[in-house]
Amino acid sequence: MVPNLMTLRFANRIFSPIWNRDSISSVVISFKEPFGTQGRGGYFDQFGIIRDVMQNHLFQILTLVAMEKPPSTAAEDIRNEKVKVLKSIPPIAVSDVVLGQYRGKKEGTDEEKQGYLDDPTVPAGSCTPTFASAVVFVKNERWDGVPFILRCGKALNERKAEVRVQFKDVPGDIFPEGEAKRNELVIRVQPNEAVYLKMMNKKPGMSFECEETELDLTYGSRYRDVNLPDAYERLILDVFCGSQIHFVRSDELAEAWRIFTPLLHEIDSAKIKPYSYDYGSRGPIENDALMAKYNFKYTGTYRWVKPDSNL
Ligand SMILES: NC(=O)C1=CN([C@@H]2O[C@H](COP(=O)(O)OP(=O)(O)OC[C@H]3O[C@@H](n4cnc5c(N)ncnc54)[C@H](OP(=O)(O)O)[C@@H]3O)[C@@H](O)[C@H]2O)C=CC1
Ligand SMILES: O=C1O[C@H](COP(=O)(O)O)[C@@H](O)[C@H](O)[C@H]1O
Repeated sequence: MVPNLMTLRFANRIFSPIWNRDSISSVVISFKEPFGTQGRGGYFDQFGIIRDVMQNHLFQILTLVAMEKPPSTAAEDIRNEKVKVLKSIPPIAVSDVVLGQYRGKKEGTDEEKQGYLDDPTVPAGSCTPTFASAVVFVKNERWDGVPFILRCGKALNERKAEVRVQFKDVPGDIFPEGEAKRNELVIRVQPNEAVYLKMMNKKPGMSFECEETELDLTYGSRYRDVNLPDAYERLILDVFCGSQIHFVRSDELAEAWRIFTPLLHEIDSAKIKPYSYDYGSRGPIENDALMAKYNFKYTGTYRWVKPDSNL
């Protein structure tokens, strides 16, 4: 699904004119895991979630969402564009970051009762974050002012990796206030790959009421008998074929660390204490406030109606 970002963006005329600061309000890139450090807390504690997932996994997705169209699909052309995006990103400000650490859930399973600090391999009182959200800005003509909100964490409520592009409110809205909700394009990487675009539709019947619906490309329905390779299967195949398209180049790596290193040093030297969140929750509630501050509007009104597979 990650390479599909290129196809969605550059092989569809409908997206290119709106893929910019004029139409997009925020981009949220999430990577949520429903399990904790699973006995490898001692290793994890030296690094934390920003080094473990955000600086690499989430940044790879970010560059594909934000980069300009490469001259071709050749690996070097794509990697050149990815580096250009990174060069336009200033170091992340600590005030634009929320850190969390999971604690045991009192009424949970044996696994859920174990907080991060209960792992005997984790040093007592460790401040290492197991959850982080961070706001990144790409200071170029296309993206200036659009927040890219990166979120990742362990021991959360679900397994989910997705990109959520939230569009701006409709200007000159003619419908009753608040009825027309924002469009959102969701690219769900895992599990159950899907691309869906939340859109408003007239409620069937005599009224003019708006209703939230979606254009839905669920891979399981559209590609029923197709084997969808696992991400690692795909990477191993690239190794055999000598393709570097999905591998990070050294200048890309250097740029990514330029963006994260001052933040990581500040977190470490100031011993910033992460907020606690329950095992199996959505993470620290402070994250919702950060997202609301940076143009992500959650209304809680959208209801997905799973299509009837017999139709
Ligand atoms: N083809 C398919 O399979 C499709 C499936 N669906 C399903 O429908 C359900 C709803 O769709 P979804 O796109 O998540 O839309 P929602 O409007 O329910 O959620 C949108 C986003 O808001 C976040 N959120 C949830 N609670 C809060 C809160 N209290 N404050 C701030 N943010 C919040 C969610 O993520 P988080 O909790 O991670 O913060 C999510 O990123 C999902 O389970 C989805 O998988 C929908 C369309 C197509
Ligand atoms: O590199 C890592 O990735 C995994 C998650 O990747 P997945 O493809 O297995 O979902 C993460 O659990 C681990 O902490 C991290 O080191």
